[in-house]
This record gives sequence, C-alpha cells and structure tokens, in this order.
Amino acid sequence: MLDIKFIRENPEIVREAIEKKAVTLDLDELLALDAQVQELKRKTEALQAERNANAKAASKARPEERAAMIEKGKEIGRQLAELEPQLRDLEAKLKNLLYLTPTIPWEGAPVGPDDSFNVETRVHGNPRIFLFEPLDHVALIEKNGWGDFERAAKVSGSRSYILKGDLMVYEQALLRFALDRMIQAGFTPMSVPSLTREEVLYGHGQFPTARDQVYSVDGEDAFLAGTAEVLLNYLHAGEILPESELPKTYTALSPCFRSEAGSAGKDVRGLMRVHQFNKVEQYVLCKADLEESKKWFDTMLSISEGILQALELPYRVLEVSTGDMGLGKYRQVDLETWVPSENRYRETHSCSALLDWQARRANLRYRDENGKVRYAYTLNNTALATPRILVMLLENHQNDDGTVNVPKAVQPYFGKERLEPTP
Ligand SMILES: Nc1ncnc2c1ncn2[C@@H]1O[C@H](COS(=O)(=O)NC(=O)[C@@H](N)CO)[C@@H](O)[C@H]1O
Repeated sequence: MLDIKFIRENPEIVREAIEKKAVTLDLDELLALDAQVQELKRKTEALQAERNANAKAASKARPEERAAMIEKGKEIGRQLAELEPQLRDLEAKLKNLLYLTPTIPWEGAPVGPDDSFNVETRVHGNPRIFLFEPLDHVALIEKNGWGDFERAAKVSGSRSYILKGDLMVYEQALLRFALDRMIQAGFTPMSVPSLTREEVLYGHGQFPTARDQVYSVDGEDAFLAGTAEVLLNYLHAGEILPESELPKTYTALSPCFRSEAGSAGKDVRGLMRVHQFNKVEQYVLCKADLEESKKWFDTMLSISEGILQALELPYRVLEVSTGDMGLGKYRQVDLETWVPSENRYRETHSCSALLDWQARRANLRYRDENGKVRYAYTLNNTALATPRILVMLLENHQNDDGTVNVPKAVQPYFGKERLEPTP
C-alpha cells in the first residue's frame, strides 16, 4: 500500500495509477476519509493535552478550586470516550482503502488493462521442428506409465496429479537442480511452511483482493499459501533491521496451494494448472533504493533465464502491462516457455519488483546509515515450478520412441540421460 502522505501530496499521480491498473478504488472517498481522520485526531489530541494540563493544575490547586477542576477533567474524559471509538472506526475504514492503493508502475510498463498488452522483449532459442508426430505431455505420460491422472482424481479430486517411476524422480531432480542454482547465486536456502495466517496474507498482498485463490482451514486462522513468497515476505515483519544486514536474499522450496477459482475450463488436462504444486522461489528484501531494486530484479531474472537455458528450452521474455501486473507491482517480467502441443509459449516464471508496497503492509523496516528508520523494498521471482515445467520438458525433449532426453545440466541430478518407461 502507498504512504498516505504521498497520496495527499500526489493525488493526480495516484489517480493515474488507479486508472492504469484498472483498480476499483474511489480516491476521493479515501482522501475525504483521511481528512476526517486528521480532523478527529486533532480534536482528541487537543482534548488529551487539555486533560493532562488540567490534571497537573488540579494537583497544585488550592482545595476550594480542586473540585471544579476534577469535574472539568471528568467532562473532558466523557468527550474523549465518545470521540476515540469514532476515530478508531474511521482509521480502520481508511486502512482498508489504503490496502487497495496501487504501486505507481515504472515508466517502461506497457499501459493496458490486461495481458494482451504485454510486450515480448526477447526470444531465446527456436521451437523444435519435429521429424515425427510429437505427442503431448499427457500422451507421453500415459504411453510410458509415468503418471496416473485417473487415480489422482479418485484420491484428490480435480486438478491433481500422480507421478510414477522416472518422472517422479525427474521432478525431484529438477527442484534440487534449481535450488542448487539459487544457492550458487548466494541466496540462503530455506524450507518454510505452507500453512500461514491471515495477517501474513495481508502483508503479502494476497488479501483482501485475491482471497478466493486461497484454501483455508475451517475455524482456524490457518490458510494454505499459494507461494513461499507469502511466508518469506513476513519473516522480518515488525523488526527493524540494520542496513548492514541488507539485502536479505532467500530461496525456498515449498508446496504451493491454489484454488484456481476463475480458471474453470482452462488447462483442465494434465500438469499445467493444478491445485498443489512445488516451487523453488526467489525472494529479496533490500534497501529502499531504485538502483538496488533494479540490480536484484535483473539478477533474479538472469538466474531464471539461466535455468531455462540449462533446461535447453525455447522461451520468451514479456514486459507485463499495467493492467496485468496487479496492484502492488512496480515492474513485472514473465518468462514464457514453448509448448509444442499448444504451438505457443506459456508462462513458467514471473519476476516482480514491488518497491515498499509489501513492506508497508508487512511492516518491513530497516535503520539506514543516517539512523533513519525506513520501509524496505521487496522483490520475488520463480526459480522453477513443477509440474508445469514438466509439460515443456517432456514435449520439447521427446524422442520418436516416446522416451524423453534429460538436459545435460540435470543429468547429474537425475542419474540417467533419458526417462524410460515405467516397467
Ligand atoms: N495452478 C498452478 N499449477 C501449476 N503451476 C503453477 C500454478 N500457478 C502458478 N504456477 C507456476 O508458478 C509460477 C509462479 O506463480 S506466480 O503466481 O506467477 N508468481 C509467484 O508465485 C511469485 N511468488 C514468483 O514465483 C508460475 O509462473 C507457474 O510456473
């Protein structure tokens, strides 16, 4: 969320961002509420000052004057008892609106309401020309006994999967390969829970606007996170870090859970869009400096491009539009990887810089060199998410006998050069 002082001083810049990001937020309502809160704060602070002054005077007053002063103090107390709950109520309303304020997008973001305005900035590698009729990933899995979608549906319901034999081992090999890439890049490896709490999801930005994407545990303050980013982002909530300890660079492998509400009919077959998947996440908490943010944005993006290149997959780089990047993003770049059976690229990585939008929600602060306490900047990116990447790996690296080659970089992790049928 944005700094209320920034909003007061730059209403037109905020209004333009609301427009560009197609956010449903009435800025005039927010500003009017803010003015009411300011007015009521002035009143209650003046009354509190008067009550304190009166109490001090009463303690020194002559006995015959004291009774009147004590009565005056009671009267002030009664006025405060009426105003203070009103102030708390208005402040809560204002905070709910502030949660909906959008980060001002960077000037290079394509302006448009949805992903059709995303701009392809680079393409790496060329889609393979097959000399035989290639199979899609579901057919490859069924031909080789590498999974069991029917029994997955029986035991887990829709949008689930079971991997078997070489493909199960391959998924684990890929996750470890990606984790090692992150460790080599200097990120601290973490395992974090997927079970999280409501305030952590508010701190991330998933709540309140995308609550329907999150599974909750009945009757408890317990939710299943859709990404390790949610928990990593709250690790330092409420702390004041010394600038010397920044940046915090974390990488986490965790199960991710998503209801995929609103995706009915999309990618219903196979591994592309499932309710539970695994992801190696990249997360950075750094000082509030645009150059520093850009450095880490570029670093994280190049790690992911390096991973896709090591997986020998054709991909493209997309600069994401203001309408598609979502409320908190300053900048977002997606990597999309080629899917032969769909004859198009599909998203496999999403790299985001959020400036202090998450830090204000999660209260992530540090003390800079001059001793000033400031909100940090946060960034995140995908290192690798399975099983979606298996769609691209199986289809792009298949042989005409239905076996699938393993990219050289992953062979040491998998132990073989090819995936073979499950006996
Ligand atoms: N329902 C899903 N099923 C399978 N893979 C998914 C699903 N949702 C997302 N992913 C994978 O997870 C990646 C990151 O998801 S994201 O929402 O775009 N971004 C994040 O979660 C950020 N924390 C960066 O990782 C996606 O690019 C995709 O590869």
